[in-house]
Amino acid sequence: SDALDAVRIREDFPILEREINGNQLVYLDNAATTQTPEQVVDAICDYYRNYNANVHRGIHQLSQEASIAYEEAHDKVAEFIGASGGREEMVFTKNTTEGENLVAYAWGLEELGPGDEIVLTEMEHHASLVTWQQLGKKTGADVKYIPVDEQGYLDMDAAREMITDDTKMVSVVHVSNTLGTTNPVRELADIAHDHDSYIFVDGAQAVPNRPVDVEKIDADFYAFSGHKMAGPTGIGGLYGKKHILEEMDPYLYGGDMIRKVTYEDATWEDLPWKFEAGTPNIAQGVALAAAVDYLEDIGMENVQRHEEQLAEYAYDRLTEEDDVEIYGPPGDDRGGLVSFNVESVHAHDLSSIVNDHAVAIRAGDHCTQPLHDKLGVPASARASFYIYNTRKEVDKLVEAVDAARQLFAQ
Ligand SMILES: Cc1ncc(COP(=O)(O)O)c(CN[C@@H]2CONC2=O)c1O
Repeated sequence: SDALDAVRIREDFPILEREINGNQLVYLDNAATTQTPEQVVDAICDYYRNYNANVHRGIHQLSQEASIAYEEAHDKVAEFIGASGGREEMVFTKNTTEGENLVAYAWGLEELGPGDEIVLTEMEHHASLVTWQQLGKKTGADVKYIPVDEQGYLDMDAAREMITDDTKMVSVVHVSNTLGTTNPVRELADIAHDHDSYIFVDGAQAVPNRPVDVEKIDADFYAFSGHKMAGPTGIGGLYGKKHILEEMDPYLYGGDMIRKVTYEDATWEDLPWKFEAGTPNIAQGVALAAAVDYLEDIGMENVQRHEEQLAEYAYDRLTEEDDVEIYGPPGDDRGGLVSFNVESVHAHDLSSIVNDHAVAIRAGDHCTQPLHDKLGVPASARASFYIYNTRKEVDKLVEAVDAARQLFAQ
């Protein structure tokens, strides 16, 4: 695309040269996890080879180096998403799921009770939906779902009605991993704040794929995963407004998160360490900072434009046939993914046959089972794009889908 040079970028991802069933891999499952550039792999190896040590400022040189690298990674990631409080507003987690659970347990369990409301949307990923649904059961708080319309957009009139003075938490996905819908998160934050509710934004499909500024969104919490943004697995970020994180007690106890411990009680470390108990994923944290460097070098506006152009192209090509149903907004108003079904071909069969053609897509419910129930389909196939994908690869997808169609049409 004119946004970035995917062919040059591919040189940083040797894995994309792999052959599958005699054909070159076409990797289109980026919403599940992205591939990892050499620069990020090098950062992990560099840590283990040259300054592997436990963090939090041991006296010796290696620990100093590891501590500084790990701490500064927090600052870099915070800056990447516009958190002006730096590391104090950036808790490193395992993934988005842990971020949701951290807030549900460290804040929700303490603050919510009968009569309180948690407002979600019908398109939430299970990381948000199940977490807050179960928290409602534990605390007696009611859980409500903002409806999604035929085109995959949130019903904002319903949102304005459903968020009330009893609402204490609104948890909403920024970009849907099934529909590709971009939700009006700033508007939802304003509505939540008008009712003195917090808002938690699930940014797993946004931070990797577009510029994100948590302060412009005015999110109280914002979670994302490293493995979806060219980083390693086992690392993610939970942004929280400093004054909120300061008021919250931790929910995981142990080393590194304490300041003073006696047999009677304990006091807590400063932010963000209060929420990072035990030895963290140090190499992954340092590598996440390397992934941020890698993406910033490309430019997040360019990443977004490239992905959205590919998604629109895939939308247009797939709908050349009238037996394809695509879920979510029109091709020119969606994030970098397309979930679809081909009549008479079950999504699992489709993904298995396109795999025979070395095309990697996902089939299933994409951890949004209630949404699939609402769509009236047991599963969907999903192609999702990233910085190294090309229009030629979309053509390969379409050819493979057609092969599946031929096979089942007989
Ligand atoms: C919108 C959204 N929220 C939360 C998560 C959970 O992320 P972690 O697994 O890193 O905690 C995902 C992962 N996406 C899923 C994972 O595989 N396919 C998907 O679409 C997601 O897409």
